[in-house]
Amino acid sequence: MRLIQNMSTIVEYPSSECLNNRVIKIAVLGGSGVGKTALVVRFLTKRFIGDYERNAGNLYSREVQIDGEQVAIQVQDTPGVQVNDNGLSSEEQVRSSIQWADAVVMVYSVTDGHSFDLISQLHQLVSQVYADRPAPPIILLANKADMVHVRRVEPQQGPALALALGCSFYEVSASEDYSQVHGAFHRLCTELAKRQVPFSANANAASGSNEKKRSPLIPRPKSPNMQDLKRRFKQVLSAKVRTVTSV
Ligand SMILES: Nc1nc2c(ncn2[C@@H]2O[C@H](COP(=O)(O)OP(=O)(O)OP(=O)(O)O)[C@@H](O)[C@H]2O)c(=O)[nH]1
Repeated sequence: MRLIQNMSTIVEYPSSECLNNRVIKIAVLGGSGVGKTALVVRFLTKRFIGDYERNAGNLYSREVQIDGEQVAIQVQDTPGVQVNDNGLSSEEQVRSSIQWADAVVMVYSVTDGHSFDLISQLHQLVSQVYADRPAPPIILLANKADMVHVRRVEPQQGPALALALGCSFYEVSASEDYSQVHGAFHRLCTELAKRQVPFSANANAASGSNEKKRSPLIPRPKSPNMQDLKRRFKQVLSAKVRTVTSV
């Protein structure tokens, strides 16, 4: 879902000064209405804002502190997936987000059995995308833990599925508990920050691309040529002086 509030007020784009300019990229996948946007916004801003529009795929950027260092992270909030006659809705968009990401967060709602069933299919999609190279770290989040009265997925089902899929599991509530949400994302970021070679570099290698492996470093913008600027400034000044003296 897209945040109704103007995102520019809460999203901070990373400066070029953080953790050797390394950017950690996380894709968040799951069924519709499971709380993907709420979780991402909660993690990035500490705030829970209950009112969202449907998400068509927003990218959120921010710097976070990992082990005392500034790390730039980008989180791709993918559209809510549904199963239809042709397979999964928005499959191509979700697939390219998985391809882009260094890590994947899969989300279901404990109030929605269908969103839980969807997780295995989403995991299959990740496995397909990473069929010929190491898969990125994946965590499974069971959201809306506060809604005990309408719970449809039993507490033991989530950990069992995570074990079967080989990923970490966290039961969280975006609305009630910031520390759980922060803990889950933060641990994932810590793991990623420790890695020397980003998965995006693996992606280039696996695609057989001759292109040089993508560096984890983002090139700094070139500073303007000061000599050239000074020369042009002098030219303008001397033209002005000529104009004044000729009046
Ligand atoms: N009670 C409760 N409500 C939540 C929680 N997380 C999200 N919600 C609510 O669930 C609804 C859907 O949340 P979103 O974050 O928009 O879900 P989404 O997965 O991004 O939805 P799509 O854009 O349709 O894919 C909103 O009304 C949220 O306020 C939670 O932990 N507890």
